[in-house]
Amino acid sequence: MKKYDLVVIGAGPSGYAAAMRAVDFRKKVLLIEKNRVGGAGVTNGALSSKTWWEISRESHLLRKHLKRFNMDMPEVSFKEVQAEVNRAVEERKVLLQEHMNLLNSSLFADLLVFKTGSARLLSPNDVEITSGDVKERVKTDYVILATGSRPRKLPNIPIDEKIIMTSDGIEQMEDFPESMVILGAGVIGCEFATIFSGFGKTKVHLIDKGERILPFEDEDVVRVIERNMENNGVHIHRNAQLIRMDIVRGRVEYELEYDDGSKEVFNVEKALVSVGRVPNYEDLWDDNVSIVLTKRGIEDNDTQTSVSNIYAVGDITADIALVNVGELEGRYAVEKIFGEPRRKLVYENISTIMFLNPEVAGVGLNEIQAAEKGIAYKVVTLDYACIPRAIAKRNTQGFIKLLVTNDEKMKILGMRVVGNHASSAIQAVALLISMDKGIEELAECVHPHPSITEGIQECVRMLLGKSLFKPDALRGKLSCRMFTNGEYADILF
Ligand SMILES: Cc1cc2nc3c(=O)[nH]c(=O)nc-3n(C[C@H](O)[C@H](O)[C@H](O)COP(=O)(O)OP(=O)(O)OC[C@H]3O[C@@H](n4cnc5c(N)ncnc54)[C@H](O)[C@@H]3O)c2cc1C
Ligand SMILES: NC(=O)c1ccc[n+]([C@@H]2O[C@H](COP(=O)([O-])OP(=O)(O)OC[C@H]3O[C@@H](n4cnc5c(N)ncnc54)[C@H](O)[C@@H]3O)[C@@H](O)[C@H]2O)c1
Repeated sequence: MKKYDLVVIGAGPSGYAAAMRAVDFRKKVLLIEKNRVGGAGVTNGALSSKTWWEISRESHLLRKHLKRFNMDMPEVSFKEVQAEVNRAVEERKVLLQEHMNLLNSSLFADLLVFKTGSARLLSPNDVEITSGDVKERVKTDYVILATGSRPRKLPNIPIDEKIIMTSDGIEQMEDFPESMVILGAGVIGCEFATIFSGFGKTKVHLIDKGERILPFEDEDVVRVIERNMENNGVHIHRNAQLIRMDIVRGRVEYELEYDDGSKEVFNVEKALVSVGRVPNYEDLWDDNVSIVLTKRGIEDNDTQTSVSNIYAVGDITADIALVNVGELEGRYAVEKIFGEPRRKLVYENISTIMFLNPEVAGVGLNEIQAAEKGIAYKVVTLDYACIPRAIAKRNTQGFIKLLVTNDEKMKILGMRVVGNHASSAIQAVALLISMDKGIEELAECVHPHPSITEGIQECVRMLLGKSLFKPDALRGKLSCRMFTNGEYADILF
């Protein structure tokens, strides 16, 4: 029987990153994947949906610009967009696969073995791999579980992945639907609402059980996104409970009940159910492997499960479900097994982007989270209208918001940027948070001009009372306040 130092189950972003880090330690690694290399990081997930988003955004902008010149937009073909997305997915998968093949003729020869099949733990040190009718057993010192997650389904909603779909089926449609309802106004729901409304071919309905979409995000951020969605024809059903969703004569019929008790029935062509994801751990180990589970996933102590040689990383755990977090955990687990991680595993400074209209980038705490933690903070906001780069782009919609501790040190707690180039603007702040630095560094360094990061510098200077524009003079575009005991107060210098 073959023996490995480490077996990694699942070759999504977390498992792939773990396997590659183990190779750095010159360990013999077996990486097992039952389906597609790259997992949801590539297919029916992060990369594919972002390719849809990019093309939708371009077509939306093109339509807007052509209108300016009184010109008609040419037809956008669903099949062509789909083919482009498939090319992007293929490109990434081939790269991941080829890289593994080429490792064997590199410095790292004979360390990594990749097998296609479904893996299962027979004991903490024995793994069974099933590929078709063939079963194979291998021995290992350590195991990393990186089997990811799948869309959560709701009882009584007949998901067939053709008419009522999850994110696993939505990209395989035949054409743009004339109408579509999206259940769940979280990240996936809002991103697909943005994508389909952006192409201008689908009337999108978005069911939100609360007062506003993206319930975990600050109100000022959500306001911009909601306004753009509605201007783009999205019908947001607020405070709406879904009573039923059925397939009737090849279309979707759904009934909602509102807070006031009234009910309404709608009929649309397709539906997307995006109400969260659930971890993949069913049938992953035998009864004699006693890994402790919680409702949300595997309980882990900094990636180590209750069985000491078995680790869990990525979406299978109860932590944040993102590609960058999965990769971080995968690398960390390997360092913990074979070495000594140089840094603690912390989630506070994770950078995120939500691909909406416009994009929303974030790092660290938002105001909701700071208030929940009972942290008193200072908060500055700056409208994109004050940033030359945004003016040059002829699109000043958006703002920057920076939170710092309400003390002399003014340590950065978090930031949100809503608008063009939002994602590239947050990196400097992410770095400062991870270095536990204050804001002076940002105030003094010379940023390129014109750039969105100059807006961040201006926010910092506002906090130090030395900004170019004075918040008291440009009210509505700038604000510099502190939040204590549930109330805002202007900071005056
Ligand atoms: C529509 C969508 C959009 C997203 N957009 C973003 C984004 O913009 N940014 C971002 O950071 N994140 C995004 N995510 C989240 C991101 O895709 C996941 O957090 C990430 O893929 C998790 O990586 P993972 O390796 O833990 O799991 P997965 O990517 O799910 O990979 C797990 C792999 O394990 C394999 N596997 C499962 N069981 C077994 C078994 N028994 N044996 C062998 N192999 C097995 C699976 O086939 C799969 O390939 C998105 C997700 C979705 C669904
Ligand atoms: N840009 C990104 O980084 C990105 C993009 C897509 C997905 N993701 C990851 O994928 C994860 C899953 O995304 P998601 O959108 O499925 O989950 P989510 O947790 O973000 O959103 C689910 C939404 O569904 C709502 N909901 C739950 N049950 C419902 C019900 N019965 N009826 C109506 N609404 C209901 C919730 O209130 C919530 O708003 C995200 O948490 C994120 O980690 C990240």
